[in-house]
Amino acid sequence: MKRALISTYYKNNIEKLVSVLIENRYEIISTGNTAKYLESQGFEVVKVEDVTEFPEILNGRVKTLHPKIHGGILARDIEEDRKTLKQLNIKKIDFVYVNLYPFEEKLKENLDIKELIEYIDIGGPTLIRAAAKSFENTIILTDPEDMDLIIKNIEDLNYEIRRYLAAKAFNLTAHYDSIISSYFNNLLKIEFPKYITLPLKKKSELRYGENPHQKAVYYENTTEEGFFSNFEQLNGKELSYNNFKDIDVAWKIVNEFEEKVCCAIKHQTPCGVASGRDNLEAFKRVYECDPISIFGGIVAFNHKVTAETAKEMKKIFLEVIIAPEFEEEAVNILKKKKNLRILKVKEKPHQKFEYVSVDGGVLVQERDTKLFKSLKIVTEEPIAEYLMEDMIFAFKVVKHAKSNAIVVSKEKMAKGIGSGQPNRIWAAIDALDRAKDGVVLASDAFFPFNDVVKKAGEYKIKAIIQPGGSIRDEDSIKVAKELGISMVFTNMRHFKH
Ligand SMILES: NC(=O)c1ncn([C@@H]2O[C@H](COP(=O)(O)O)[C@@H](O)[C@H]2O)c1NC=O
Repeated sequence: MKRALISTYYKNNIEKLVSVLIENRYEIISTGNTAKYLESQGFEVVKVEDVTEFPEILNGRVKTLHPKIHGGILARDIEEDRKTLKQLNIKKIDFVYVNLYPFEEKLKENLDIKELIEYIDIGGPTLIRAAAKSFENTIILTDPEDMDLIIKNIEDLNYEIRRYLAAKAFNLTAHYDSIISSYFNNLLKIEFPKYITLPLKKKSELRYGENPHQKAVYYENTTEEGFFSNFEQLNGKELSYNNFKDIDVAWKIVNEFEEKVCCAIKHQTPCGVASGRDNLEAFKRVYECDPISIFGGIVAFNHKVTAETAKEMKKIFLEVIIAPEFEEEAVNILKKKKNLRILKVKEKPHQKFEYVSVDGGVLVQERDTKLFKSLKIVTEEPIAEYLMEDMIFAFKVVKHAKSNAIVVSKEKMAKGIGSGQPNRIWAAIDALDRAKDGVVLASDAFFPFNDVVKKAGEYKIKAIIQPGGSIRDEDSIKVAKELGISMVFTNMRHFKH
């Protein structure tokens, strides 16, 4: 007779599996409460305690951690092991099904460490890892989704199936431990641990990656809150790979501002950002900033979308609209476009670190959550308040544009955004030329030469905001003074590659 060890935290849905095992002449061995549950369902069960001849102790901390169990799982199908089992009166275990203590769920309940550690399953992962190592001899089931595979193939659980289930088992225990590890790292504020074991779980299969010939999947961090883990999609197709990336940028931009702001994103860079007295005005000014690039773009708001703005937006082709709130009528209007994705996003960005892959590794850095170190006027003082506000607005926008980036703005509306250029002067020419009548200019990094200031003079720019810090700062300051342009240093660079 074969033997199956069943030890599960959640007992539901095990009856069918147990019935099939019994029909196929397996003896069922179970831990305390699983055994009780199965008995209550009318199954005949042998208690682990009767196998080990040792009670479960320390409030369940030790139940299956015993040579009579692990010897039965880990023994190989070789003479030497058979002899050992016989000598020590250990019976082989052919099948193991475990589901683990719900550490992840309990983590979300904010228990204190004393209570929480009791949800770190020790015996369960040990059973799983032992059976997975011994997959040729012991079948290991961990994922309820694989139950049908077992049931269908119960008479011939071949090598491929066993090995596949072992791979799933090690994948699960690695994930389980990654959750525990990240809990301790967070608790101890260990920001850059020796090993990164992010608890990431497959959330959605994406239609494709950046291009149709690239496969892609979205993995969600199951222990950290983020706006992607908590949004409501009110309409439209499922999100694409590029949507995810653009939404991420769009939402971070609008959350940079206190005032009512709208922004449009194309290919991860803003093509329009503007404030408005109301929702409609903010959108209209974004559209005005670049009526060409917004086509097929992502539009985000940091405030409620009204029906009248929805009517305007409906006139153009957009991929995604994101906002914390929508008027009911606005949703009805936008829903007429059945593919348009409408996202009600509840969370503010709170991701602390960013991860970027390079061939063979991952770069980890803190997210850029700051704006400036100090605001130092380096030309004649004072600077009119409206110019100062406009400069800070433009600096917030340029922070999120791809480097090299220059933003030219007027009355809190980005009129020209030059971004992603390999040198600063091209970005400046782009921004100034598009803006035509901009008033302030913001740069994401310092000016290595005075050429940007000279160009700004040609376009009648009144004030420039930039980090400063170049060895030729004095050249730029001198030209600014000659042209009557005010200049402010922020002492903080915002490259975005
Ligand atoms: N301590 C042990 O030896 C041990 N062996 C199995 N478990 C876990 O105990 C749970 C089942 O226990 P019960 O059948 O008593 O409800 C399962 O989630 C299983 O993963 C154990 N518990 C924790 O480590």
